[in-house]
Amino acid sequence: MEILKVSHLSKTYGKDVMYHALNQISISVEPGEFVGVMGPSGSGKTTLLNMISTVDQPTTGDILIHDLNPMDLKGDELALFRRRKLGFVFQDFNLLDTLTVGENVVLPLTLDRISVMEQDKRLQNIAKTLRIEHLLDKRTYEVSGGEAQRTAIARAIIHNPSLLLADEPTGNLDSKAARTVMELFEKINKEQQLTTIMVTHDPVAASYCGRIIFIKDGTIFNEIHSGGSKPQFYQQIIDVLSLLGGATHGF
Ligand SMILES: Nc1ncnc2c1ncn2[C@@H]1O[C@H](COP(=O)(O)OP(=O)(O)OP(=O)(O)O)[C@@H](O)[C@H]1O
Repeated sequence: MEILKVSHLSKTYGKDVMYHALNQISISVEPGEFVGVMGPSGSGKTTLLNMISTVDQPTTGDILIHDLNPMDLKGDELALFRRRKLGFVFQDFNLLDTLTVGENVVLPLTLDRISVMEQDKRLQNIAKTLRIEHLLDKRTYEVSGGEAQRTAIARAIIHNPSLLLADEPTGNLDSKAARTVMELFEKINKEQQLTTIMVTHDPVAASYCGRIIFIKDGTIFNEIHSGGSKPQFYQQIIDVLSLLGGATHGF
């Protein structure tokens, strides 16, 4: 039974001058999958993620998460659904710099009025997983990019979401920090069976996924599955990217 079902999804921006960003996209994601979304700049990746994350509305087509169409929810219900069922990781971390690392991580629990004792218990656990135990009292501007992204991942999963959505999570990181972050995404996906969907331009980051969906001009161009070997999957990804046009140029 799929956790996410996207059916014939289309998105058109604009009124007078219309731009078809997505055209009849259908995708199914099973619980526990780690799915990458790749494609040239402007192909519609972020648009797709914004529809799945309920930030924006499809023009036509449906999205079901756990058999529920979030667009059927109203106001507060939708906000609660987003806060409790989804986790988000962004390229630029989106941490609050007035708070400490630890305060950032527990923010979703604070908003849900979880007891301080429970917050602290979950914080210690998650900090260990993300290797940020030593940073909890620091301000976000006192930590490196990789540490900031690990903090953002901790915040995105501390409330045990059903679906983790990441948009270019390694985009602002050097290659070493990017690898550490991807190893942690992989570990969390495997150990907690947390279904993860990640948009990325980076073939190395993508090689950590189990499946990659390639988008071109708002439609699905190709889909590949990992056989388990990262170097082989990386090569497969490079091959599809070169078919998409321009190899790494524009990615
Ligand atoms: N709010 C908007 N209004 C009008 N057009 C938009 C809007 N948002 C995106 N677009 C257009 O839709 C297309 C798809 O954009 P999208 O951001 O989804 O692409 P992307 O694949 O994520 O690109 P990138 O890799 O550069 O981030 C682009 O041509 C973009 O200009």
